[in-house]
Amino acid sequence: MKIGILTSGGDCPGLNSVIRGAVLKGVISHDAEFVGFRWGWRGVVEGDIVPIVRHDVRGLSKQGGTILGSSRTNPFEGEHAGPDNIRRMLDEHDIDAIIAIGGEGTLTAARRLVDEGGLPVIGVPKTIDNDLAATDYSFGFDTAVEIATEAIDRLRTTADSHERCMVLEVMGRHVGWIALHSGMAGGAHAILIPEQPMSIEEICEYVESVRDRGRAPLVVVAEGFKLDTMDEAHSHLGLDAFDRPRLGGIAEKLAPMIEARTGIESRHTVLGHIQRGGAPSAYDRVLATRLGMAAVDAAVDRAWGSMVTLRGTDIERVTIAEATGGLNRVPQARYDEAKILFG
Ligand SMILES: Nc1ncnc2c1ncn2[C@@H]1O[C@H](COP(=O)(O)OP(=O)(O)O)[C@@H](O)[C@H]1O
Ligand SMILES: O=P(O)(O)OC[C@H]1O[C@](O)(COP(=O)(O)O)[C@@H](O)[C@@H]1O
Ligand SMILES: [Mg+2]
Repeated sequence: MKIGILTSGGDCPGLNSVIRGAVLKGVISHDAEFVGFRWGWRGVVEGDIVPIVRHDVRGLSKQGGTILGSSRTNPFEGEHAGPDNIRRMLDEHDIDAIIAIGGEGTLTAARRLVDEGGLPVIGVPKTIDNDLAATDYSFGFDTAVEIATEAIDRLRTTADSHERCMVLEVMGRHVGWIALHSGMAGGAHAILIPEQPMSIEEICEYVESVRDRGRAPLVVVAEGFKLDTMDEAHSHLGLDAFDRPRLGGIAEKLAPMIEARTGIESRHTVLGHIQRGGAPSAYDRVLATRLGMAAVDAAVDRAWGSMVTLRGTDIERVTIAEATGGLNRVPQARYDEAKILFG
């Protein structure tokens, strides 16, 4: 069997661990051959293909980024796009299966290619945002939380020195998982997430109560957070390749509002792509490796349209449709639990 692998969407620590896990399992257990599609779906559409042999994945698990490159190319748009063209490309190169490693966008495209074109695709969930349904955690999330937690720890010492309020903006698109977990780990005094709009008055009450206890307030805000007066998440960065608003800038907006209302000198920090860079955590390497191995097994079983997933501590299979049916949002109970520690 010849299997083609692609990585698509925002990159994420652990992508290379998936590639290594898949290639090792495929070569050792199934005598499979591998190729990589360069730059996500763009490589599929343009037939930009490189061979991957066992030697290529040596020492790859700990390496950040993706050796195949990524993009936000839409496989349904452009002269050579669409299921029929992709089928011809697969036949031309004798490729029997595509393993698509991506988030909800990539997997939605994968599902359409299976449903509309009957293409042989297996999905592997990736996202630092942890916004995919049908998987308890996605690899990359643990690493991003670790990085954000370290940033909180560092911000708190400088905040204490100057009696300042620090507002840290983290990623997550329309869900608040990175903010919730890093905020809890770092002892943030308020955690602001898209699932829970809040008023500036309530935020300032938390900040003032922290100051009144003689501490320097630390607020973590997810990029998709909305004040109760906002209809849309803050975006001043234009649109992405798929015409969605690029989120970001809410911390810069909140810090002066907090300063004006409380009189506490306030600063904002945007963590940005640092959250996606560098080596994956040990947890993410293990999870990603296991998912890569399971994806090859699914391809050998010709379980097209399925996605490998983490349920508890087990790797299972679900349909890609289940994974893309809705966002994995922070449940009310998880937020209520964290909220006890605010202020
Ligand atoms: N509904 C869709 N139909 C077809 N292609 C899609 C769809 N949603 C997203 N994609 C493609 O998948 C790419 C990756 O999606 P994106 O959300 O940016 O990353 P991720 O896969 O990490 O969620 C998008 O740029 C787009 O080209
Ligand atoms: O890298 P870009 O294009 O600036 O995108 C930033 C977005 O990508 C992410 O880092 C990851 O999102 P995806 O998993 O959907 O690719 C989001 O948290 C963030 O909103
Ligand atoms: Mg996404």
